[in-house]
Amino acid sequence: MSEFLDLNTPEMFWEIVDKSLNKGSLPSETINFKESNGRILAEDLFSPIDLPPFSRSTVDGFAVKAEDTFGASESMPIYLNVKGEVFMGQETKVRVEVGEAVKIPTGGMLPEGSNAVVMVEYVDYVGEKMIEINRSVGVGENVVYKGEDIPKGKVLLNKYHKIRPQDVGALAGLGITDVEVYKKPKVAVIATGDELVSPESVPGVSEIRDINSYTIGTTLEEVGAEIRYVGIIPDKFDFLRENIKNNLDCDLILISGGSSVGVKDMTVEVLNSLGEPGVLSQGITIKPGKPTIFAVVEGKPILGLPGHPSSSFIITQVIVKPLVEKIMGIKEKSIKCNIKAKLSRNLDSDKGREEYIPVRLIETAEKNHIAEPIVGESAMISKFVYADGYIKIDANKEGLNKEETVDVYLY
Ligand SMILES: Nc1nc2c(c(=O)[nH]1)N[C@H]1C(S)=C(S)[C@@H](COP(=O)(O)OP(=O)(O)OC[C@H]3O[C@@H](n4cnc5c(N)ncnc54)[C@H](O)[C@@H]3O)O[C@H]1N2
Ligand code: MOO
Repeated sequence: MSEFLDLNTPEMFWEIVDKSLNKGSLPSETINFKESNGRILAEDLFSPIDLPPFSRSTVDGFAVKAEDTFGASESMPIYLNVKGEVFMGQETKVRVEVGEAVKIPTGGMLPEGSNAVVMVEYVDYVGEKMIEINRSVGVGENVVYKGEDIPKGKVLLNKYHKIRPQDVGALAGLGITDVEVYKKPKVAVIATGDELVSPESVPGVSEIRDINSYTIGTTLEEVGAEIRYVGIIPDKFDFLRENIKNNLDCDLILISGGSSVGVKDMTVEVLNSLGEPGVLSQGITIKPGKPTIFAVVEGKPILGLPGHPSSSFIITQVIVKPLVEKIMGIKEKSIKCNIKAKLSRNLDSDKGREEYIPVRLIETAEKNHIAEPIVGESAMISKFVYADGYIKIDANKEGLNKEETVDVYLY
């Protein structure tokens, strides 16, 4: 039976992964822009047009020559002839000459000859076709010029960019209705354990419902993966072997449970029976999550995750998510410190293991944050349910002090 004497540090683990992973090599497909949120671009996208396609007013007011308004004030208004009106969605034929103004709505097409818009608030009619203006405007004020938002030919988004809602809006505005994206990575999630039953079943005495398939699966769906819930496999060598083989068409296989050193923990043995290279890393200096396994079978990456629900959750956050992002070719780091907070109490930690602790955030009257650690066994999922995020204690530290400022990673 293998023991965890030689754990890999996360750095060593990633070095092993990087050497054996085929990064960013998923096939691509063309999809409609409305389905593109969260997908990874497989092409550099250039703007095919000027946006906006014509110069527009950004306010309700009067299109003018800015120079005509210079020096205007409440005590010294200037007077302009109203030449006509711009209507929404209609081409403007009227031209603004010196001493003239044209009424214009927000978004209306700026008439030729004008270069600024005075807001209605600073204008009074002093005759049917004459206005007085009591505030000057600079050239370009209250105007968005043709192509000022996104000029024709400019790179809008780069290959491997993860498309966000604001990007979808820009695609719509530019009329880019078809986009080439990478196919979603297919991830198979296998739960192992004779004691496990599905969430829909009523557990018998000493049975428990499968939690990990769903924390893992839904986390990775958020990243942009397509999940194949394989289900629960009993702790039997041949069953696990068969199920791994059957899912080698996926881009990644995740096996929850059976990673440790118990008599029924056979993940390592099964993986090594499936051909070279098999298990490349067994055990990692992360707490919780020590038994994490990385293997390659028929060129496909496979991770063995610890069975304890909290351990499985944190390893999904700090190992599986980044690994899936590597497969997808995503460049941006998804694990970001979202907030700084002061720790509510001292925390001990084992030197030599990077430790992750769930925290609840409390906002102070001064709008600062206090991070309150939630302690409990790795066997408990509730720690992370009641938490807003987690903090990390570096491997070279023996703990953190009360009042110390910590980085909180929200999820
Ligand atoms: N003698 C030792 N015992 C253990 C060690 C060790 O180093 N020496 N490591 C402990 C740590 S740390 C962890 S984490 C667990 C990991 O064990 P396994 O990955 O082998 O997982 P199992 O034994 O199959 O299960 C552990 C625990 O988790 C429950 N479980 C498993 N799968 C699920 C699931 N899908 N949903 C909900 N709960 C699940 C399972 O019932 C067990 O209670 O090993 C420690 N032991
Ligand atoms: O590694 Mo275990 O995952 O510490 O709880």
